Amino acid sequence: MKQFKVVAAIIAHENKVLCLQRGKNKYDYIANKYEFPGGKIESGETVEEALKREILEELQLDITIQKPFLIVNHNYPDFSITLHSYLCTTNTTNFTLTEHVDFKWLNKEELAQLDWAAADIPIVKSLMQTND
Ligand SMILES: Nc1nc2c([nH]c(=O)n2[C@@H]2O[C@H](COP(=O)(O)OP(=O)(O)OP(=O)(O)O)[C@@H](O)[C@H]2O)c(=O)[nH]1
Repeated sequence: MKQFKVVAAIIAHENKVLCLQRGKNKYDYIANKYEFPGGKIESGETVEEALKREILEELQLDITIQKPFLIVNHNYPDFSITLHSYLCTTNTTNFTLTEHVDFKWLNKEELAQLDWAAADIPIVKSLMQTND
């Protein structure tokens, strides 16, 4: 089975976290799910470089990476991912959605309301339990 190394940015601003919704997808278990912005690490890139690049591509937004959060291994029916999540901040909430269909800024307590990609659920649960 294909195995991807994926980065995801948990972008916080004024106590809210940025959640993005994917649109159509060939896999129905991915289509329309919420996720954190990010994507596959390309060969030769560090995790941090991949994260910065993906957020510029997807949101045209410059972020500051604060620290690593959770690493999740998840097996989807057709591929597996290792999802490296990082806590990040931004100075501005001005961004452009280039690939996603919707976004929400939610308080940690509200995160469970969304229909998350399965790999993100441990991250969401962990975020809801942290105080900082
Ligand atoms: N970006 C991102 N991808 C996630 C998350 N959770 C999760 O399961 N994924 C999955 O990880 C994979 C990331 O691939 P991607 O399609 O975003 O990567 P990419 O931008 O490099 O795309 P490409 O392969 O079309 O070039 C997708 O299958 C996506 O569904 C998440 O929180 N953020």
